Amino acid sequence: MTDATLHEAYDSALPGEAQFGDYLALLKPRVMSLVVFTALVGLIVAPGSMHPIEAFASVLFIAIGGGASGALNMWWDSDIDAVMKRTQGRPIPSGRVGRDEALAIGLALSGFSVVMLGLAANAAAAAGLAFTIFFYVVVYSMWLKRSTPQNIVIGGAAGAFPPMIGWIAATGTLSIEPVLMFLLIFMWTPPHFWALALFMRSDYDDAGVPMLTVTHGRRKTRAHILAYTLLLCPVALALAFSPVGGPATLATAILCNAWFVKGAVTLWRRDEEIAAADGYKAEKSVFRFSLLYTFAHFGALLVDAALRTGGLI
Ligand code: HEM
Ligand SMILES: CC(C)=CCC/C(C)=C/CC/C(C)=C/COP(=O)(O)OP(=O)(O)O
Repeated sequence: MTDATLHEAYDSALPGEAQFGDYLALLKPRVMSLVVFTALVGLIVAPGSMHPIEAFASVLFIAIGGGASGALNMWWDSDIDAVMKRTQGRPIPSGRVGRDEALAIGLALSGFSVVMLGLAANAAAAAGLAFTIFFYVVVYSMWLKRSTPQNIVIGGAAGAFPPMIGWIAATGTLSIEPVLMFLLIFMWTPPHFWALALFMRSDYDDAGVPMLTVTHGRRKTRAHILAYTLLLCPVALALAFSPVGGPATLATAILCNAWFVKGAVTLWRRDEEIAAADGYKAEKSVFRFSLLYTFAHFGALLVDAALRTGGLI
């Protein structure tokens, strides 16, 4: 790279010069990809048929609502994000997007997505989306995150609502299947997040966020991961035997839960010094696997829905 291009690259990252990518990053697109996928699956596997354009629009507005909640979370948490290494490069702490701008974008997209989902699907789905945005921003980000180590257990419910919103968008109502999908994500969120917190503790320490690793230590966190992972098994099996389940979901539940429990037991038995010495390899692998776990279960629900449509089960 020449001096001139180096200079250009540096200039483009100067505070105050927001680019399209910064506005996109404000919507937390990577995390929201799984949120949107679970909403899509909730909508597709629900009984009845929705017009494809209405279905596409519904998922799009749920995605925009999820992104809006991400922007509002970044607006509120910009002080914490500025302290933690993992989040220092985000659009607000890096100075490329202003707090007021993020707030305006978050509020505008929230209002837009809720109204449009109401028009594309129904009022109940719109109410569900509004409640989910409220839960993530107000209940989790503003209230629980800074006040209790149970923050992600209770607050994590926000991330579990989207398949229910998808289901309501398609049917206008709720039943046991979307509740099981909710429970799967709800019980999954603690091991997903605490595995990551085990190798990022100092970050939350610095920011004064009372994550379980900070308040109760790693040993307790490891035990909590194992407990939630064990509780996940019956939920995954119940989903597999529910009307939306089938052979693909059952096979996924057996394989993924066996793997997840094995990983959680390994983390639980791990000596802290050994874990630190090997760079938290097992913790990182459980965190990565957690992402596959949820994608795989919801993917399997789609496969079973296709098998049912094809008359194969
Ligand atoms: C309050 C609960 C949760 C917390 C505290 C949490 C926290 C995190 C953190 C800190 C990361 C790592 C890096 C990052 O992208 O910033 C992450 C990654 C991720 N999370 Fe979560 N998470 C939670 C719930 C969820 C839920 C409900 C979903 C989806 C259903 C989800 C999906 C993902 C995905 C897909 C990634 C990978 C992102 C990437 O590849 O960069 N998370 N989570
Ligand atoms: C449809 C809709 C409104 C969906 C919302 C889905 C939702 C609540 C996802 C939450 C997942 C998430 C990004 C947690 C991060 O916690 P954090 O914000 O504490 O993580 P950070 O430290 O990376 O900022």
